[in-house]
Amino acid sequence: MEGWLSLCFIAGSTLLAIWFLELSRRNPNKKLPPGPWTLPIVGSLLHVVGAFPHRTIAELSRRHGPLMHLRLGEVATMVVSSAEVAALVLKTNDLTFADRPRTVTQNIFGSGGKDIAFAPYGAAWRQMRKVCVMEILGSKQARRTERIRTEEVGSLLRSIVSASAVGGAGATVNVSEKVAMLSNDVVSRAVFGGKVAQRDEYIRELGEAMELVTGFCLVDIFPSSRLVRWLSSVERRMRRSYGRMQSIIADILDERKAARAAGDGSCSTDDEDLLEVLLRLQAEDSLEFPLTTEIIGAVMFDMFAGGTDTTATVLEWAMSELVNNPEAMTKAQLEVREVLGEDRVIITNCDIAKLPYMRMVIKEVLRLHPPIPLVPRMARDDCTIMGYDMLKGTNVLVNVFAISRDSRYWENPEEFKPKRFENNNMDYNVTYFEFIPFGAGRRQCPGMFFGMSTVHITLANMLYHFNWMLPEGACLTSFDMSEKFGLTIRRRYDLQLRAITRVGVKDILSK
Ligand code: HEM
Repeated sequence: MEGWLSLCFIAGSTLLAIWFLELSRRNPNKKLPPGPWTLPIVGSLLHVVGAFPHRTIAELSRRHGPLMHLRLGEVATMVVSSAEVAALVLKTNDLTFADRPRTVTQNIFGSGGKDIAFAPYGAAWRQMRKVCVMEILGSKQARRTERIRTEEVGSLLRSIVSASAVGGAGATVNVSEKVAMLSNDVVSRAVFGGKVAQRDEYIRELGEAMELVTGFCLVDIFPSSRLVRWLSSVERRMRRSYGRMQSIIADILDERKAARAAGDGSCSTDDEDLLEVLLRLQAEDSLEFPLTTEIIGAVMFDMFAGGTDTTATVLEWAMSELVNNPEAMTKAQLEVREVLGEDRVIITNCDIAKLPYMRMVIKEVLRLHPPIPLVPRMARDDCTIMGYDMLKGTNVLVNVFAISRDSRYWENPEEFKPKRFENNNMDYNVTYFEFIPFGAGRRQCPGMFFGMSTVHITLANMLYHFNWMLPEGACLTSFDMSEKFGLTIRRRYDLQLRAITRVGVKDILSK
């Protein structure tokens, strides 16, 4: 009993102290954007709590405007929900907003800013981003990673074929699991030349970390409260998952270092994977910011974290939308089968340009289900947007989800209508601020082409070789399309579908 009383006393005094601290920080001379009413200590939190903050925040913005002020506990956050304001933040004032928030969980996830994705803007971030773009995400490596994709899509197809009966009722396949493995294997082969031995554990831990790193949990909104940090399990769970993933990456690093020391890790610079490039640069010691093993581990982690879940999410939603919209499924399958003929084994990237309808399907999926719905940025300096003051250190969330479902830019925005992309040049790789699933400006996703290449060839092959149906006993009216909130928005439940192999395909694939 006494223990509980002291705990309540400590809790009460900490909350009061936070409130007074926050009152003393408020600056009445500043003109902040509008926002919903706030309560002492928790601020606007009550408006946002719930399973789907991206949706709740979109709803709030409809009432308070395209630039909205939220106070999430101790953290001032500005939410951007229109294409026009997104352009002001990500283009006109790109340099000012080129930082990332430094929340407790993001700090753990981003290796204390030693990586790329959560690193503070500056020369060290520029250096590492440039190395990754030039060595794995850019054009130089395109040929090598193309071969990896083709091989990995081949094994995905074979694994589905072996599970399903030709022309028969087909077998139920866990599509979510298959595409998560595929995207992890593609990234891991490009990054360190092989597959992660503990792949399933890695994917599981990454999934858990992605759910925790949203910036909406108590430790992130009351970062100065020791009590909150002590009471909350999120920081501990985050450290545990991050620790497990880092130890898997550390094993990979150790193995490669041992192989190099034994003289069998060397290869020509044309064949190098990213890890080899980073170790060579470390040995040469020629970079402005020396590459420590910790930085190498952090950058490798970024490639996995940035490249696995996002790519798998697009594929998972693409298959969900197509099954949920049988007309679009039929059209996409007819296109890929008619254009490419009957006897193709594996469709590669050179074929993708011939599939305009499938490319529109993928754009529509990115519009309705942007994998990262709230793009996090932070102001590096004080500045003014739409006449409102944005103070240095303020967190900014660009609500890509709200923008891409806004009826001012999109007709019937909730409908899945790939054809809306037919007679316009709107594309994710050209900046139209109505459609920014990869963000924009200096911190725009560097893995866009890498990820989209995987999405295109995987979807084309899945549509070409199989007919997809709901599992036995399920019907479209009850088809589940619910979401699970995290840094990426995935399906709440794994997508299970029946894959029916087209007659003849089994023999072709076993060639
Ligand atoms: C195909 C699906 C993908 C989507 C939708 C996606 C989306 C995004 C978004 C919205 C951002 C934030 C951009 C901003 O702040 O403006 C981002 C950043 C990033 N992405 Fe991706 N991404 C994808 C694939 C990949 C892949 C395949 C990789 C690497 C293998 C990758 C690596 C990164 C990295 C390292 C950053 C941080 C960039 C920085 O802060 O400088 N992404 N991504």
